[in-house]
Amino acid sequence: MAGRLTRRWSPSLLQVLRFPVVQLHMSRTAMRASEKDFENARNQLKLLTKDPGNEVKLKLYALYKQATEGPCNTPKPSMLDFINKAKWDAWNALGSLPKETARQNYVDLVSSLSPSSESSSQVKPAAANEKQPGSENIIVTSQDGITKIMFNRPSKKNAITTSMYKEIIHALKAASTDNSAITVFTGNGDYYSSGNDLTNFTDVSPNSIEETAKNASILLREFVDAFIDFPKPLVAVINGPAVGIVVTLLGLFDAVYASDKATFHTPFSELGQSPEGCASYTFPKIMGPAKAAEMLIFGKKLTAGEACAQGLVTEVFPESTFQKEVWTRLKTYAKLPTNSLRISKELIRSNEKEKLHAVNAEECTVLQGRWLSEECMNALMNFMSRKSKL
Ligand SMILES: CCCCC/C=C/C(=O)SCCNC(=O)CCNC(=O)[C@H](O)C(C)(C)COP(=O)(O)OP(=O)(O)OC[C@H]1O[C@@H](n2cnc3c(N)ncnc32)[C@H](O)[C@@H]1OP(=O)(O)O
Repeated sequence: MAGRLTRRWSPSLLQVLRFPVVQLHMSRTAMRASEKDFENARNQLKLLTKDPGNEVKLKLYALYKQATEGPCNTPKPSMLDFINKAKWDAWNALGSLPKETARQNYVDLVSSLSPSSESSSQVKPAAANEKQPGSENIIVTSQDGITKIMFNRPSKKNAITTSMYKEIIHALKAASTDNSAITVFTGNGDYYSSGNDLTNFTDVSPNSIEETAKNASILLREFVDAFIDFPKPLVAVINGPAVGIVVTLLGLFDAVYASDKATFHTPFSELGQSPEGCASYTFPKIMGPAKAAEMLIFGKKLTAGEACAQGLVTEVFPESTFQKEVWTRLKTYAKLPTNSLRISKELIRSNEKEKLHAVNAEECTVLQGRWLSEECMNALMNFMSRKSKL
């Protein structure tokens, strides 16, 4: 690490360079960092007055290498070559993270370190016990080594709006490089989440239906990709019923803890839709094709106990002790060595990533067609006119 990275914080360089804050802000709102944003972030790094510490420097090193050279491609240094071994481990832990994602994460991380970016930042790596700004529909906090992303729309059963999808993508990107060891999703209120907000598709004028379906398909693909590529252990704390996309995504989580009042429902056929979240691939692998078909084709709703028996849920807890038991356990897990957690996850998941991205792309294409179908439109009209209870 020492040579090149240390040089970036030298005061003489700090005095020479000035970074345009406007460009930094643009890079954050565009969500995908351009070459220019990346270059600007590298310059921004030279302006830092405070050494960000070895852990952050290693992250920056790894993201830089991943963004410029792709996955780690050098031989592993010997155990005694501590510095190069630490750098190699950090780079290698990023696995097959796409170059563009690494570039964006690098830009976000640099931005979070810069005092000048504080006022323009929407999502930044979380500091201890810090609540992240943004809409109140998603609350992101970080404490005890755990970044918690909470659906917070209890009056609508935590249904996910278009802006919430975007905020979650952004929150996951920030969590992938923050100081936490694990990332946890949960819901506020009696529901985990009732899935896609069905009104996302109902406020659309007839001549923009195709455009809306296309945009939704692109958004969905990016949303699910963010879960596929997430490098740290991802845990779901299912506090109540879960419907649709929040169920299908569970195949991409590393642990799923459920209250015994949770249920798992994927009513896609009833909605004239089809599975997403890579469930068409992960569910048959997890529970076998026959059980997966009952859920994904026929929309059978599972109890928490049934979902656990079929391998979708890790463990079920009585509602009365659920929160206490689960968070105590997660706090213990979050104290484990963070690099080891990432590397073990990478070993378990990396062989599947390419396949998962292909499945995601295919599911989004199929869904785009479904959203334009008469079956789907009828289902949405039913929901709107009768507040259809599934
Ligand atoms: C771009 C991305 C595309 C991603 C593709 C994803 C697909 C999916 O996720 S498919 C699954 C979609 N979800 C549903 O079909 C659930 C629909 N909701 C219901 O069936 C019910 O609301 C319920 C079973 C979840 C809860 O029933 P109940 O206990 O009787 O409570 P209410 O129906 O009175 O709900 C309270 C309040 O919340 C609104 N609401 C609930 N879920 C949704 C939702 N998914 N979308 C929009 N709004 C929802 C409900 O309309 C009520 O609102 P108010 O009447 O205004 O109080």
